Amino acid sequence: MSSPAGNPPRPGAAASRYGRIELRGVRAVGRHGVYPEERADGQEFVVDAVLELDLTPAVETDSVAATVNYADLADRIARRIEGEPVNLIETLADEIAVDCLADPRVRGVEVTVHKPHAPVPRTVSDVAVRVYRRRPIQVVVALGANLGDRPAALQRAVDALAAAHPVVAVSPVYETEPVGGPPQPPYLNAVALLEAAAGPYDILTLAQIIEAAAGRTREVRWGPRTLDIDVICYGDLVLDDPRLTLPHPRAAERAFVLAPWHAVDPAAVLPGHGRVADLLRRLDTSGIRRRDDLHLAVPAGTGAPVPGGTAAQAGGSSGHAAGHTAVAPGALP
Ligand SMILES: Nc1ncnc2c1ncn2[C@@H]1O[C@H](COP(=O)(O)OP(=O)(O)OP(=O)(O)O)[C@@H](O)[C@H]1O
Ligand SMILES: Nc1nc2c(c(=O)[nH]1)N=C(CO)CN2
Repeated sequence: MSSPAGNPPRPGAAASRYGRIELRGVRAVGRHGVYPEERADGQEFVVDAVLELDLTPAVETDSVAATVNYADLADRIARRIEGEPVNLIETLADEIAVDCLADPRVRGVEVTVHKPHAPVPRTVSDVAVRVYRRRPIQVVVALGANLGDRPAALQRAVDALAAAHPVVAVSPVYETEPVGGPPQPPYLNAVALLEAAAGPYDILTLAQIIEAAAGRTREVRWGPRTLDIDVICYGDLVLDDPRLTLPHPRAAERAFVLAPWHAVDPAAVLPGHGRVADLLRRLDTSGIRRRDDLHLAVPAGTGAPVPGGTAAQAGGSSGHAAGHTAVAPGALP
C-alpha cells in the first residue's frame, strides 16, 4: 500500500476495521420525474450515501488513495443527479448505489434520494426513497468424511448447507490420506462455496448441526468422523476466537482443503495467506487423489447462474454423490 506524504505505515491489529463513510445532503438540480414540467423546469434533489468498507488500509497508511475519497464521491453523485433524467427516484437511487459499488472496496451501500419539492397535491416536507445494496459475501466450507457412506454424507452436507445458503459451486471430490490423529481410514474431501445468508457464527452453528445429524462424535482429536465441516473463510473476515477462527487456522497447510478449493476456483485467495494456487504448490500432494467417478450435486434452486449452466441443474438431495453434475472448475461469477 502506498504511503504518500512520507507517512510511515501505521502498525495495527490484524483484524479488519470495518466502518462507514457517511456523505449526507449532496444537493444538485436534476430533471427526474414523471411529469413534463419536472423534465422542463428541473428541481433540487438531495442524496445521502452511506458506504460500508474495510477502513484498515486507510488507517494503516493514512493515505486518501487507500480509501474512498468523499469529495470524488460527492462529485459523482451530483453528476448523476444532473445527468440523464429518469422517471423515478427509485431508479436514481439504484443508479447511484451501483456507482458506489463500482469501487471494489465498497462492501455495501445505503443510498437515500430526497425530492423535497416533489409535486404532491398536499403539504409534505420531503419525499425520499432509500435503497440498500450489499456485495454478497463468499463463504468457503471444507467437507470431510472417513466413516460410513462417505459420498452420501458429503452430498447430504451440501444439500443441508444449500437449504440455508445459496451454494455457488461445489468442488470435485478427493480421496485423501488422513493427516494427523490416530491410524484411520482414508477421507473423502471436498469444498463448497456459499453465498452467506447469515453471519459467520450462524454458519458454524449450522455446520455443527449438520455434523451432529450425520452422527459425528468427538472422542479423539483429529479422529475418524462420519462428517466434518470446517469454515475456511467468510469473505476476508479475520476472527481470532477459539470458537470460530477465521480464516481456518490450519487451512493454509492442508492439501485436502486447498486442492479441491483450487479445482473449483483457480483464482481463489486465502485471506492473509495469498493465492491458493501458490500455497498448494508448496505442499506435498502425494496423499491426495481426485475421484472423477464421484460428483457432488449443487441442489436445484440454489447457486448462482454459471456460464455454461451447470451449477443448479442436477437433482441433488438423493444422498448419493455419484452421477451428479459437478460445477465446472473456474465456472464462478
Ligand atoms: N473455522 C472454523 N471452522 C470450524 N470449527 C472451528 C473453526 N474455528 C474454530 N473452530 C472450533 O473448533 C472446534 C473443534 O472443531 P472440530 O472438532 O471440527 O475440529 P477438527 O476438525 O477435529 O480439527 P481441525 O480444527 O484441525 O479441522 C469446534 O468446536 C469449533 O468451535
Ligand atoms: N485427509 C484428511 N485428513 C484430516 C482431515 C480431513 O478432512 N482429511 N481432517 C482433519 C481434521 O479436520 C484431520 N485430518
